[in-house]
Parts: sequence; C-alpha cells; structure tokens
Amino acid sequence: MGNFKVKESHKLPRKQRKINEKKELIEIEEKIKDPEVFLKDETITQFKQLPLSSFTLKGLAQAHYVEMTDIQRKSIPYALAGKDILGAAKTGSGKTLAFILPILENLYRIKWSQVDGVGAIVISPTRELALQIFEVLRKVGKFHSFSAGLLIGGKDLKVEQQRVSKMNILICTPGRLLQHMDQTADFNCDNIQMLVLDEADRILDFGFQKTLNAIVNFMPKDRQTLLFSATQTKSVKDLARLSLENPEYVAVHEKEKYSTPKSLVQKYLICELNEKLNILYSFIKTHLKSKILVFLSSCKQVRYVYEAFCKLHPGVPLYCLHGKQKQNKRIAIFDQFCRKTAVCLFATDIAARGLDFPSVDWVVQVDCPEDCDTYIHRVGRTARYNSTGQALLFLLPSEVKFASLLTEKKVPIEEIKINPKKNTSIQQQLVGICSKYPEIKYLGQKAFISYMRSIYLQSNKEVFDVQQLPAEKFSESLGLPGAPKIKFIKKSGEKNKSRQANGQISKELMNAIKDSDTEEQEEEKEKKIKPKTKIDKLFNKKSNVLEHYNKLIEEDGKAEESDDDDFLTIKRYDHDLDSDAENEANTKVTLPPEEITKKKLMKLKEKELKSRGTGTKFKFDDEGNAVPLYTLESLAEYEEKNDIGEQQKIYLEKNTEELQKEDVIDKQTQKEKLKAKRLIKKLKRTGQDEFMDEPTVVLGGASDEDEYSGEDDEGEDDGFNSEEYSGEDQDEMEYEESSSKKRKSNDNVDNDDEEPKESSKKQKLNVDDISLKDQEELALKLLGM
Ligand SMILES: Nc1ncnc2c1ncn2[C@@H]1O[C@H](COP(=O)(O)OP(=O)(O)OP(=O)(O)O)[C@@H](O)[C@H]1O
Repeated sequence: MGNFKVKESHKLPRKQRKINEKKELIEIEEKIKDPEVFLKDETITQFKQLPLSSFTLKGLAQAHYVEMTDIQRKSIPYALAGKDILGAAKTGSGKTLAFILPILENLYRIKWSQVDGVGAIVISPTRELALQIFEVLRKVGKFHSFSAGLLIGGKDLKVEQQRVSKMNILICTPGRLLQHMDQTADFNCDNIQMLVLDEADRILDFGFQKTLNAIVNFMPKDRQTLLFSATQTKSVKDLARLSLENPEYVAVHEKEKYSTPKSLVQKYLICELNEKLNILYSFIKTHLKSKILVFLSSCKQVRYVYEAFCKLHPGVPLYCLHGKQKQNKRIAIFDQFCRKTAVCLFATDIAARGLDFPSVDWVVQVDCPEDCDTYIHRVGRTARYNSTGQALLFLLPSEVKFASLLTEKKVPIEEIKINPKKNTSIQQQLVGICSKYPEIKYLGQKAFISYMRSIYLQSNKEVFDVQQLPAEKFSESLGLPGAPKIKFIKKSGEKNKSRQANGQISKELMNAIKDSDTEEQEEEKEKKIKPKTKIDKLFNKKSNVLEHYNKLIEEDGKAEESDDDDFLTIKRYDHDLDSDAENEANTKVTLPPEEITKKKLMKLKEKELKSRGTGTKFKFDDEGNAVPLYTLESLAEYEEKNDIGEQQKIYLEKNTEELQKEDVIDKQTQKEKLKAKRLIKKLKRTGQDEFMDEPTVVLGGASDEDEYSGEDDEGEDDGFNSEEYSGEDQDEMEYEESSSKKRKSNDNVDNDDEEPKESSKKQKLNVDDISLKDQEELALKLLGM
C-alpha cells in the first residue's frame, strides 16, 4: 500500500489562501451545475477551461496534460455534476483521467478529509492495472491533501489492515477489496461517495460476479458510480446490480467506422497448429529491434514458450508475465518491459486490458482470443493515444471464422501470408531442448494439455473445435516425444456436447478452471510444509532443485544482434527505436558470490595449466607417420560424404526415440509416487497416525508438485487440473478459491465420474497385512528416497 499527501507550496498567507480557495469553490459549484454548457461549446478543449480546482490543474500541468481527449471532454463535465456514467471509448484514449479527475474534484468540493475515511474506490480487474491507475492518481493528485491506498493481492495484508481505514481513495482489485471488507475490523464503506469500475465489462462478467455483488452490498446505494471500458456493457441487468441512476452513456467513438484505433494496422495469418512456434520464432528473429507483446492462452503456454525460446537465444531480451508469478516479480517485469525498446514479452490475458506499455510496436496473438472484445483489448496495448502500432493474429484453419466475427465488430483486419523463405523450423532444436532439460519437457507437456483444454472450454464452438486439432503433430512441434493423454476430451460424452454447444457448461467449467491459488495462499502452503523431520529435510534438499529451476525460469533472455527483415509480406511501420543504451544495460550481469568464487577458481586453474604447458597427442598412420589424433572435417567435405537432410532426420528420430524412453521412465516414476501417496493415505486412514507423521509431511512436500512446477494439484495426469485458463490470473478468483473449488467439484461432472472409481480400485491394496515399519519403508522406496 502506498499513499500520497503533498501539500501545495504556499506563498500567500494562510488566511488569504483560504479566502481564495473558498471563492474558487463557489465559482466551481456554480459552473458544474450545467454540464451541457461545456459539451456544447466546441472551443473548450483544454483542462484549464473546465471548472477544476487549482490543485488539480497544477497536477495536470506538471504531468504535461493540456488538451483533453474526446472521452475526457465529454464525460468529465457530467461526472463533476455528480451523474452516474457509462463511458466507452477506444483503447488508449485516456479513460483513466476521465475518472481520476472527478474523484479528486468531487471529494475536494465536499471538503473530504482524513477523518472522513474512504470516500472513493476504484476497482480494476488486475493488479498491474490497479498499480498503473494508482500512479496516475499520484501524479495528478499531487497537490491535493488526500491519502490514497493501493489494495492488491500479493502484499502483506496486516500492514494494509493497519492503514486502510485512514485512506480517502482506494485503488483495488476485487478480491483484495472484499477481503478487507470482510476481515478488516475498522474498514468502513458506509460513507463511500464514488465507485469506479475500470474495465467495467470485465468486472461485471461471470468470473467476478459473486465478488462484485458482495462488494456492492457493502456500499451505500446513493453513491455516484462510473463505469469505463473500451468494450462497454449496456446490460440492464448489470446496471441494476450496481444501482445506477439514469446513467449518462458517453460513447465517443461509437459512430466511427472502426472500433479500434485508426493508427493500428491489423493482420491475420492462417497456419497449422504445429507451425505456430516456428512462425513465432521466425517473427521474433526478423523483428529484433521491435517491442513485441505476445499473447498465449495460458500460464503454461507462456512458461513453456518463454523457457524454450530463452534456450534458443533469439537475440532480443525475453520476458514473461503471468498470474503464477510473485507480485514483486510481476511488477519488475512490467517495469522492464516498459523501459526497453527492443524486447519481447510473452503474456497471458493478464496483460490484455488497460496496461499502458509505452511504444509497443507489435501485438502478436499466437493463440486466438476467446472473443472479439478480448481481441480489441489485446491489440489496444499498441497504438495508444497518438502513437502507431501493428497487430498480428494467428488463426488455425478451423478458426478462420473468427476473422469474419472481427469484421462484423468493425475491426479492420486483413489476411497476410508469411514468407516461407524466412520461416525457420525450430522443431529439431526443441526436441534437443526437451531431451536435455526434462523440466522444459515437463512444461511442454503441461502447455500441450492446457492449450487443448483451453480450446475445449471455449464457448464459441463455431470457432474452437478441439476435435480438429492435430494433437500428435502439435506435441511434436513442442519437441515432445508423444502427445500427452488428455482424458477430458474422452470424458466429454454426448450428453455434454449439446450443453457445450450452447456455451452453458463451458462457462461453468471455465470458471472452475480459472480458480487458482493466490501468491499468499501458495506462501501459506509452503509454510505448512516446513521441514520437521530428517526426511522432510531430505525432501527439502530435493526441492532446492525446484528452487533452482524457478530461478532459472525467471531469468531474462540475453541479447544478440540481428536485423529485421521481410518475414511478413507487408512492410513494417517505422518507429523511433533507440535500443543501444537498453542493450548495454541488458548485458550487465551480476553473479552471486558462489559463482564469483567458482569463476576465480577456474581462472586460477587456467593460469596454472597454461604455465605447465600442454603435451600434444599424436597417432601413427600405416606408414608410421605421426598424425594429429583428431582432425576436423570441413563442412564441404562432410556434405560431400553425407546427406545433411538425412542426418537431420536421423538425429530427430534418435532423439525422439530417446525422449520416448525417458518419458516411459518418467511416467513410471510418477505412477510409483502416486502409489506411495495412496499407500500413505490408506495407512493414515487405518488410524495409525502417530507413526505416519514423517511420510505425510514428505508427501505434502512432494505433491506441491514435483521439482518442476510446484503449482498443480495432485491429480495432474487427468488433464483437468484446478488451474488456469487465460483469465486465471485475476485475484478475485484467488479470494474465492475455497468456494469455487467446491463449485468445480460439482461442475466437473464428467471428470469426477472416473476418479472415484479409480481410487476405490486402488484402495483394494491390502496394506493391513504388512507391518507398519515395512509399510513406511515401502512408501519411501516407492518415492525413491
Ligand atoms: N489528455 C491527455 N493528453 C495527453 N496524453 C494523454 C491524455 N490523456 C491520456 N493520455 C495518455 O494516453 C495514454 C492512454 O491513456 P489511458 O491508459 O487512460 O487509456 P485508456 O483509454 O484507459 O486505455 P485502455 O482502454 O487500454 O484501458 C496514457 O499514456 C496517458 O498518459
């Protein structure tokens, strides 16, 4: 939580100042009564022409905001007059100021002070967006004397609790706000004057429904409510939920030909699923000087692509942003991406709405968004305010209908072909990476399942059809030895097909799948499995691998030099790019102390070897001549003797074969672990808990989950885990975790069908005949300890 409280620099005597302020207030009160005056007068284009306090005007001037944007000009006069507002304007058109200024002014006019407590609340769907709004408030509200707080998940709740009731303006995510409403004793919302929903349609949609209803119940009905979004809701039901009173519908771009910014160039290409990564990689390689934002459908997709691409060193810094990262990490990445000019960020829809990344050149949607609104918000991360930008959408042949849906939604988009000469295949490298790094292979398998699941869960069955996806080819393209089993596809019986066709069950399932642990909850879990026994400690040693891996996946990619060229058959827009300084900064690497010592030792060793001198080994040919032991064959010589294509094929086959073998072993180990877990559970149920302390905790550690991910529920191989679909990152879900998990168990009817059967079968294992010590040993053996 942060706050600001900067008093103006006063030159006039206090008494005179007070008189001036009073005079100003009376004038403002008079002027705001008739908002139409400001709307009709077309000469009013600047902030200073509006009835705003000198504190606000000073803040605006210092932040260099002079001219108003359309949405600001048309909505601020109504909002100042106390009207409820439904504001709709294209992405990047300045909606944030359109609600921040009325908050400051309306509280100022009623002389709101610290003793009055919370006067206005802004709700944002994501933490990053909340943070961004908070920064804007801080900037333009600098000369007011309000206190403001940021309530987002991932921060210390207790610290927030001590300060929240002293705040006048709160910027929050829905889950965290409700948590305070429920748990902070002196947090009182009875006095709220204004409620703002940024990205209103998202907050009003199904995923946030329960949370928002609960929040609204805590608030007085006679408040002022402002709703803003680029894709606005007009649903009467939604508006009734918020008790909006005759709201002014301010839609500035509605009559325009297109619903996306004019300066945004939008293209789509049609490609096979197994070609996506090749195309993405080739795209990045040919746009090394651009700032690229890549959208993928789930955390796992993002993590796999990020990890694998880092290993390929494309020559540009790579980052990833998703809801499974710790809050500080998320903020750091957000910040890094904002600062750099040549960079590529892989993200889930956590980055789709509201975020104001400066000068993004390209938004690339590798996975098709769930609907046109999501598309509009994603592409809105570029071409903001007065800048230009480009967007590229990948569509599978089965998803082509989506292009016509976009056209219907007034999105000007054209098909484009890629230049096959510039399209490099990275499949071979990915196979190599998966075989060398089992943790990446594991991520690949997870990515595969989560992608298939995301398609399966989409409600628009005309566009998304999981049955049409080339599963085997897709898994090969990820470098995997074979397609992982996806039980949910088999489990979807005929009965559900009809229900899914009209989107009902899909939405419920989707909501259940979206539920995921908060960072706080994950931390809690970690605390719970703190080592208590030797075995725990031993296991913890194992999870150092996981820690190391986690560190590894959070490292940034390294920069190399390369040129942009004509990968796509359109020319790129020219942008001001100045990447030298950034690249320089990027090459600085700080090593941990152990690494430094290691390096020093290596250098010493090298020196020693040099001073000793090295002998040269020879072998003797048939004539008795000494010849070097190894001679390097030139590429030309090698090509003469061998068929390179054939060699590549052999390499690929050999690696795939090896991977398949390893995969069998991995699966076997996994099975054994599961068996052990079940055995322990069984033993626990037999009432011998006092002997079971150690293995129970050990298993808790193991299930958190494996060395690789540390994030999934134990029934992972059913392909239907409790986590993530692209909207998984929303912290509202985090708060509702326990209830939604219950809901999930009800919703996933088909999924549950098989599970109990399986577990009851396993329970037939007769452990009662074995002595307890033997059972423990067996369990540990199965765990490989
Ligand atoms: N009056 C103004 N003058 C100059 N720049 C402005 C003005 N208003 C907003 N901006 C700038 O325009 C950019 C986009 O503003 P903002 O983030 O408020 O857009 P938005 O409409 O909320 O976008 P989205 O729909 O994506 O959330 C920001 O960088 C902001 O600083």
